[in-house]
Amino acid sequence: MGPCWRRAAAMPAIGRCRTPARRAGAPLRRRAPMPPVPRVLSEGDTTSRESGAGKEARAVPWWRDLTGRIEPRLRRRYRVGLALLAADAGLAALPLLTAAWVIGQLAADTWTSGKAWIAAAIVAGAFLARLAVMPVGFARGFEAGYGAVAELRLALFAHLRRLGLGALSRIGAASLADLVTHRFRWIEEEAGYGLGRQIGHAALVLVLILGLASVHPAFLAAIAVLAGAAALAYRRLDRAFSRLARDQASLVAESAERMVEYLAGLPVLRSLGQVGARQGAYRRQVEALHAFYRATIGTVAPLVSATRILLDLALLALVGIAVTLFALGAIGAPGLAVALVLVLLLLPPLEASVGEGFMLRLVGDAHVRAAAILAQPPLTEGVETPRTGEIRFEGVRFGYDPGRPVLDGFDLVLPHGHVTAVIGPSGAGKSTLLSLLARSFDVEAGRITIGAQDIRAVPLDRHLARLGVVPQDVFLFADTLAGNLRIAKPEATEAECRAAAERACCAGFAAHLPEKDGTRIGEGGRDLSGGERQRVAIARAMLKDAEIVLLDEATSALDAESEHGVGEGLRTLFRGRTVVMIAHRLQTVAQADHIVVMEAGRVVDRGPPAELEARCALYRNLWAAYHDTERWRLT
Ligand SMILES: Nc1ncnc2c1ncn2[C@@H]1O[C@H](COP(=O)(O)OP(=O)(O)OP(=O)(O)O)[C@@H](O)[C@H]1O
Repeated sequence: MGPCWRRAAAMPAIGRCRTPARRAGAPLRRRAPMPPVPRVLSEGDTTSRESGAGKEARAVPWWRDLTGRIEPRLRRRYRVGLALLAADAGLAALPLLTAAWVIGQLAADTWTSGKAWIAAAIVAGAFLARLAVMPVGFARGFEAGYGAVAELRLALFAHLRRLGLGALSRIGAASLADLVTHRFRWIEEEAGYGLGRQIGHAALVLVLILGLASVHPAFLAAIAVLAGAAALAYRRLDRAFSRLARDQASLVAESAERMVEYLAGLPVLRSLGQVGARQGAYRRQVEALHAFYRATIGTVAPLVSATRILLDLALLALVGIAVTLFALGAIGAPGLAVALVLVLLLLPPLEASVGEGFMLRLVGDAHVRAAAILAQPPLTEGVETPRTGEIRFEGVRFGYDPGRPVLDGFDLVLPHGHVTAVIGPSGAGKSTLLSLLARSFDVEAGRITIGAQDIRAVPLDRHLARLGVVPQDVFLFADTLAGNLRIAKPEATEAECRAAAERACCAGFAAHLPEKDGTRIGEGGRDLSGGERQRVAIARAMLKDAEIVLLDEATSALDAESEHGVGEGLRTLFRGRTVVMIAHRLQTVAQADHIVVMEAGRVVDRGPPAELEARCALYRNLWAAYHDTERWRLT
């Protein structure tokens, strides 16, 4: 078995992956499915291309899509590289073709010393030419493969930036990581080397067939029949193999998701003394993958062997035809000798070609996965210049799950330049309002406007640029404090960063870090407490100095002293801006001009605190519950 065969056989699974898992009583737990891949994408090697604000899926073979992505200069080099790799495969076979010629000459008794020199020159020439051709073809193939995949990665990341959170969560972090590391590596390798070799195998097979046809045209007819039968068998194998590639990719991605989830939740599990609890989900996933491999090995191995046997039988049939033609006197002894050698020479490139074909199928599948992500519709965006003014939710409908709207026919006005607090029981839809405003998701019906302009009418980047968001869960990058602040305003000076940090009361804890401001805080901000992370997020909003500020439980993790300190900074931040804040600690919302009371996706009441106190029962209940909680804490 050549290396490609081994690689192909190591990717088992002809047949359906779910059967063994079900039989083992372990149904596969799947993520919410990705929206269906457009038909053109799912049926083969296809891709999508950017076109203005949207994408359109087009049926483009993966190699053509990749070639289209690289710069023209590299594209030319790539084509030359592929041609050289193909030529190399031909050159490797030249000595063997020469041997066929020599045998023919010997059998015809026309062999001379002059011909011996010619044969020697051809063999030596092929060897020397390979020394020149192979390294260049190899280098250019890989150069283009890596270049094209680099472009694909960039396109993917640029596209992810423009997707809503719903689409992002359906893709899944671990499965994306599997795609861009593991599967893209196949593309990188095969786009250059594998494809070139495949072209070479095809060219060589063609030359050998033409050679056989020149011995006697009957070979051509026989090969046409055999090729038809082989194409049918290969089609079946290829379909099964492509199903395997898809199922295996899903299972690997799913088990990676479970592992990532387990790692992320480990602190919680430890705190609950339940470290072993969620292992079950991961174990089931691994068992499903194992069962999938076991069940498919039994199918793949015979199929791979059957393909080998079919090839051997086809070649045997050609040998039989050669002998029959000789017996019938249609060809002489030299013709028979040449035909037999040419038939034997057919085996290695055909065998290598089938194995390489499997790898190229996996590459095609990886490309289809990338194309499916690229085909996900991005958030709509227009080109209008953003306006300022009041924020309006007009007849908004939105839900995270189909058929379960969180907001339906929702109307709300948030006055320009004022602080509005949104309060309400858990699950009322408060955070959803902010998510929609920050365009993490798009509304299903209705619209959100700022200054009477639909927020979808302006470029996404420009819309986000006017928002300063302090989220509930603060994510910090593995960078210094200043580095983390500069994410909000890359051009900020040292002095501006320091001022924002001071106003958000970050200076105190920064002074205690091992290298002060220069300390790298861990990925996700794990070296900081919840309250410290919140202060960094507030400092970011201060540094960004945006015209609209959205705060979702922005001070929930701060102690009373820090909240008091940050409060002063927040009051400065709020001045003259449109602010929407969500807070469970009602004391925090006391500084708001207006309060919106929400329940179950509806606005129950709205107005200044004093008016709500007088007329809104839910508002009074929330206050009463809040006071109870405070008393309970003191007790
Ligand atoms: N990502 C999500 N996927 C599915 N459902 C969600 C998601 N986020 C929120 N929900 C659901 O939407 C509804 C509104 O949630 P939302 O977070 O907006 O409420 P909230 O008023 O902010 O609640 P809380 O005060 O507890 O944060 C809830 O029923 C919640 O379960």
